[in-house]
Amino acid sequence: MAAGSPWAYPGTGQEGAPAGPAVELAGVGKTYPGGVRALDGVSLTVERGSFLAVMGPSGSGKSTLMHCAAGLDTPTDGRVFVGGTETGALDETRRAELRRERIGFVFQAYNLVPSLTIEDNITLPLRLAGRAPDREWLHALVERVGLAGRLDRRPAELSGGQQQRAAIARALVARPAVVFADEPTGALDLRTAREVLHLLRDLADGLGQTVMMVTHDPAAAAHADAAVVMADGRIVDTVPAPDAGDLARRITALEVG
Ligand SMILES: Nc1ncnc2c1ncn2[C@@H]1O[C@H](COP(=O)(O)OP(=O)(O)OP(=O)(O)O)[C@@H](O)[C@H]1O
Repeated sequence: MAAGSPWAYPGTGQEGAPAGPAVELAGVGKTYPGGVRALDGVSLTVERGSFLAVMGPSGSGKSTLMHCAAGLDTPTDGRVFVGGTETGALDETRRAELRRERIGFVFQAYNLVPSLTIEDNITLPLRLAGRAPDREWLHALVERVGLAGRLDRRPAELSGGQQQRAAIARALVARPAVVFADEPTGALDLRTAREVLHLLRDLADGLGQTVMMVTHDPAAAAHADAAVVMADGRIVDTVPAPDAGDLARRITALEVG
C-alpha cells in the first residue's frame, strides 16, 4: 500500500496472506438439474489486488460463474480455489465459514437488514463469526465510504448510493480475500453508479482488495483492470484495460451472432 494512501492503516489484513491468486477456477462446469449446461470448462485466475469484470449476454452464465466461484453453489466438475483453499474439498459448514470470513458480497439490491442500524449492518458478518469489530478498521472504512456520521441511521433513511456504500463497507469489514459484486450499480443513477465504481476501483488500488464484478454495463466494466466476456457458459474473450465502446461492440456482436 502506498504511503499516504487513504487506506494507510496498520494491519489491513492483506499482510501475511498466502501468496498466489485470490481466486482460481480450473475447468469448472455446471449442469443444472434438468440438463442446462450453464458453465462449460471455465478456467480463470483472479490475481490478488486486481479488479475483474465479468460480462456477457443474458443467460451466458455470469451469475452461475460467480455463485460457483463464491462457494454459493457447487460446480458439477472442475475445481475452485479461494485464497488458496479448494472450496469443493470443504463440507457445507466449512464452506459457509469460508464465505463468512474470506468472501465479501455486494448485491444490486444492497441486502441490508432494515431493522438494524448502518453500523450493525456493517459489522454483522463479524458478529455472525463471533468476532469483535476492530474499531480502528471500522472507523477507517466508514470514513472512506463516506458514511461517518450516519452509523446510527437505518437503511431506509439513506439514499440508494449510501446504502450501497454501506453494503461495500459490510463486504470489507472482515478483510476478505475477494469481494464479489453482482450488478452493484444496477439500481443506481449514473452519477451515483460512477461514485460506487470509483470506490471499488479505489479498494483495489489503495487497499489491494481483489474485486470480481458481474455487470451488464460496459461503462461499469471499463473501471476494471480486465473484463472476461462469457457466451454459452464459456469465456470467449479476455479484455485487458477494457474500453466501454469496444466492450459494447463485442457484446452486441455476441447477442446478434
Ligand atoms: N437454478 C437453475 N436451474 C436451471 N437452470 C438455471 C438455473 N439458474 C440458471 N439457469 C440457466 O443457466 C444458464 C445461465 O444462467 P445465468 O443466470 O448464470 O446467466 P447470466 O449470464 O447471469 O444471465 P443474466 O445476465 O440474465 O442474469 C441459463 O440458461 C439459465 O436459464
